[in-house]
Order: sequence, then structure tokens, then C-alpha cells
Amino acid sequence: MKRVIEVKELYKLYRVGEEVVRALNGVSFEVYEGEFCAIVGTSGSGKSTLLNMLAGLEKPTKGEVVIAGQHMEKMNEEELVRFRRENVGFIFQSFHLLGTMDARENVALPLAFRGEGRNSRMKKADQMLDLVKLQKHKKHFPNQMSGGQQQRVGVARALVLDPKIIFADEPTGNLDSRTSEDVMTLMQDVVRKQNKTLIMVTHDVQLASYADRIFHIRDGKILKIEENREKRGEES
Ligand SMILES: Nc1ncnc2c1ncn2[C@@H]1O[C@H](COP(=O)(O)OP(=O)(O)OP(=O)(O)O)[C@@H](O)[C@H]1O
Repeated sequence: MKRVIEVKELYKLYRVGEEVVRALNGVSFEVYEGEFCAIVGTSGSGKSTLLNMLAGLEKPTKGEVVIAGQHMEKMNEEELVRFRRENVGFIFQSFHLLGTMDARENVALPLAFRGEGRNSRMKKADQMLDLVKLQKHKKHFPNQMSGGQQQRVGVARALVLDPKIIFADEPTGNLDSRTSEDVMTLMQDVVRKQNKTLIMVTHDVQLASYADRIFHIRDGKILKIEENREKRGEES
């Protein structure tokens, strides 16, 4: 299996007044191509800090983050922007859809930023919306869709640039439990079909159980990495 993410002895310390907060306190792990990994922990455990380091949104105090063979901690801002655009898709808790655009235009937006022509953009957006089973909602605006449908648009948008890696931060945090399960099943399915690597951060152990491996984090440390073979075996 190909290694896509390698984190080595990662530390992130924040100074708050006189105190030093160890948001990440020596974290090491590896993630392989095609894996769905969940990082689970309670509030303040260091999940967002870890995700921010993986996405290159913040610099670590110490340690290494190697993604697709490249050292994130050594890149400057410009290199990081390019790296994210070429390699990474994001799914957010609050969807981050533009209210003035319909589903298809929202999904096509990252392609527009890349300078792709309209016909090609719309064709790819259509394919992605088919993949997330929103064939009938392509012309709907965000306020004409349910939360679950909006997050499906979010998933389609994260996939449209065909990134190797997808980061999801509490992707179902704004959804009821039934809809959350639907979105999780969809993400699991899409990741498998497209052989993507998905890293999801959540405080919800039940949602984490959709992942192939579950990283339990507490006080900035990985307590254990749980193999979730049962679930994988069941569905493959
Ligand atoms: N910019 C910052 N300055 C100071 N302390 C911070 C900063 N960001 C995070 N922390 C601290 O680092 C620790 C980890 O925070 P983090 O946001 O990573 O937790 P989390 O697991 O994502 O929590 P939540 O689920 O509530 O979002 C916490 O103790 C937090 O107070």
C-alpha cells in the first residue's frame, strides 16, 4: 500500500499569557492510499489543530508532516496554496456553499478558479452531482435544499478537482443523526469507488465507526489507533 500521509513527532504549542498549551504533544502516524481515517476526540483534544497542520493551514512548533512525498512544514505560503489546490479537497461542517449559485455552479466553482472552460466545468460538475445522487437537484440553490443535500453538494465540490486527499471537519455537525448516517455512507462509498484518502475529524464515536481506522486523540496525543476491520469486511 502506498503511503500518502506521514506525521512524525508533531508538536504544536500555544502560549496563552504565562501558560503553554500543548495542543499537539508528540503525534506520529501514517495514512495509506484509499484509506478512510477518523480522528476522534472530545472538545479541546487537538483534532482541529491536527487537521490544520495536515492541511498546511498552520505551522507546527516541531515535527514533520509529509504528504504525497512533500514536506508541508517546509513550504512557504505560496507553495502551500498551490499544494492544497492540486492535492486536497475540503468538506466543512457548515457546507460553505455560495447562496447565489445553484448546486451545479457551486460544484463547478473550484474548476473556474483553475481557469477551466464553462462546458468542461459543467460536465464535470454534472458527473459529480450524479455520483452523490443529486441528479434532480442540479438547478437548486442552497436554500432550496435540505442540510443533507447541501452537504452532498459539499462532497461533490470536494471531489471535482480529483484530489488525492480529502479533509473533512465535522462534516455532519449540522445534520440530524439519520441524515448524518446517510452522508457518512455516501462518503464511505465515494472514497472506496474513487480510491481517495479521507481524513475526517469528529467528536462522535458512532460516526467515526464508518472509517477504516480510528485515531483516538486526547490531550494532544494519539491514545490508540483502532483497526475497524469488521466494518470494512462487512461491506466489501
Ligand atoms: N490559537 C490558539 N491559541 C491558544 N490555544 C489554542 C489555540 N488553538 C487551540 N488552542 C488550544 O489547543 C487545544 C486543542 O484545541 P483544538 O481546537 O485542536 O481542539 P478540538 O479537539 O478541535 O476541539 P473542538 O472539538 O472543540 O473543536 C485546546 O486546549 C485549545 O484551547
